[in-house]
Amino acid sequence: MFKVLVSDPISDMGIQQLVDASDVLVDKKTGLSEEELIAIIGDYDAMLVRSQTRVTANIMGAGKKLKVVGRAGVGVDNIDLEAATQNGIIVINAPDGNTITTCEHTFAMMMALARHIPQAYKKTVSGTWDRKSFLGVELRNKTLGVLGMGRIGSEVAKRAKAFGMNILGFDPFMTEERAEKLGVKLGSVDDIVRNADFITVHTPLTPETRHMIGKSQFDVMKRGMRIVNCARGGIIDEQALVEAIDEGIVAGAAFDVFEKEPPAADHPFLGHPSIIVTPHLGASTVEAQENVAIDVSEQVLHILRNEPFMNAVNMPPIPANLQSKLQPYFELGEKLGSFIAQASEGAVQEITVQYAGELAEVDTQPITRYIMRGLLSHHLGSEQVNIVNSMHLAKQRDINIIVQKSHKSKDFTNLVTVSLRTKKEERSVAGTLLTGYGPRIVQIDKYPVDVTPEGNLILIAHNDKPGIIGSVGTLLGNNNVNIATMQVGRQLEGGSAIMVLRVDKGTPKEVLLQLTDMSGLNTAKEIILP
Ligand SMILES: NC(=O)C1=CN([C@@H]2O[C@H](COP(=O)(O)OP(=O)(O)OC[C@H]3O[C@@H](n4cnc5c(N)ncnc54)[C@H](O)[C@@H]3O)[C@@H](O)[C@H]2O)C=CC1
Ligand SMILES: O=C(O)C(=O)COP(=O)(O)O
Repeated sequence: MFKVLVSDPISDMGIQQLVDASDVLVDKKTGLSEEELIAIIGDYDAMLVRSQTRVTANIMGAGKKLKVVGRAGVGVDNIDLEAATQNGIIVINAPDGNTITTCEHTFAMMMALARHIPQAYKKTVSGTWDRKSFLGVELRNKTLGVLGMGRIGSEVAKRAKAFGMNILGFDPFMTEERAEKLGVKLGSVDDIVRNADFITVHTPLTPETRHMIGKSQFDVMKRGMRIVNCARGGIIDEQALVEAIDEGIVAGAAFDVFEKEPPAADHPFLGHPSIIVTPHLGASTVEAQENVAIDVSEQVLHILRNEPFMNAVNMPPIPANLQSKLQPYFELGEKLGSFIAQASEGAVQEITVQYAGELAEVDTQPITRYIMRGLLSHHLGSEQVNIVNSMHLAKQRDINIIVQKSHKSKDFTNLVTVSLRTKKEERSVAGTLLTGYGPRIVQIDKYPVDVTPEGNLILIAHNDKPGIIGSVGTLLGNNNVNIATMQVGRQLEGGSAIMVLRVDKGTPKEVLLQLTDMSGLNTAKEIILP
């Protein structure tokens, strides 16, 4: 039974599929401190959060069973991604479910700002009928600067068009073609800052975007401009903004997010006549909350059940159209990695993965992650290594990973070759998928073979001479080790050769030693594959 902890208020309807799943137990415990979470997280396989819970390195470290942290929303700045990767915990988010809702909130804020709605409301309900103090401005014909033209920024731009605004956008990933389609003129941050009547920011908070609007930007802005932040506190320098308002540069600001949430009671925005605020409500609609909770619950279920999943934040995504093509190679890759780790001796220094054939045309990084998982699991234990941290663990250990691709594959549609260099030796294993038969090892070092990579194998290096196969069979038989299949590979008659035996159960160490002592036999290694 998988245990899932929901530690922030998340839509009940959205997590219903988790509650209904017969293999999942859901616990809702919101508002816990870091210490309280550390005390209980060891029981859980998954954790669902919004932006309140700070998922720290200490929580991840204590989450011995934790496989996934699911963020029911977009921003993952409350989750220590580095620690997640180190601990092999997958972090996923729900990137699409709250786009429209947050875009609409941005628009609500922009209009409220243009027409002083919160201030006018406050005065009216307090009994003062004041029609003079709240002269607003139209949006029509104004220039809206959009910093960050991703999902939300693009939707804001579309709606701003309908209001007759001219849009000036900046995003490092926005192409001219897409900008043209959206009716957006592309400009630099400086163009936007100098020319916009309204600015709205829709980037994540990164070292690059932190205070991307600060004193030097405010100093060159149009007098009377207005600014909105429904993305992340800290993109706009709060202190510099208050000064720019006081100097008469900025006419008003609308903020949904703060550098520190909740803001201190004496935060200069609170009660400022020209600044309107909401308490991080951008994603707070019934629809968005259901959407993000449904999306994240679905992916968490996939992860817990070891099924293909989407929206991982701490590993590169697998495009949907490639998932089914790559999927069968994950098992093959893991087996090849495990095989070569067990076959070789000495500390691993370098791994070369060669993808030949059709695979050369696609992004094979996910397969490499599985190869590394198989390879490192042998030394570090399968509990420690997974596809999230396998590359990271290799890097930590200074293992050099070289990936090579070739469109040509002589005998197979696709061939994956894993070569490993240790302090002592260089070994390689190659595998393919045979239609209707599944994974096959087709080459070990320089010897062609045909081995189904599963179960208990014995890999023997020997000299090709009469009688050796019989002697191996007799010795194993005498020790009650039953041979299921046998493969022999050699390059030249009478030269060096290998033998791969599949046996019905584990081979005792002393039997392996006796094999190694046989004349004409060089090494005998047990290899166990899942
Ligand atoms: N207030 C709220 O409740 C909510 C806030 N958000 C926040 O809104 C922001 C945007 O979300 P989405 O549009 O879904 O994300 P997104 O990932 O689709 O878009 C972000 C865009 O920012 C761009 N960007 C990154 N660095 C930049 C830079 N230096 N200058 C200009 N552009 C840059 C990226 O290229 C990307 O296109 C995020 O910070 C997210 O956390 C999202 C949902 C709700
Ligand atoms: O999705 C996001 O990035 C948000 O900021 C929404 O945060 P929330 O889930 O409302 O705490």
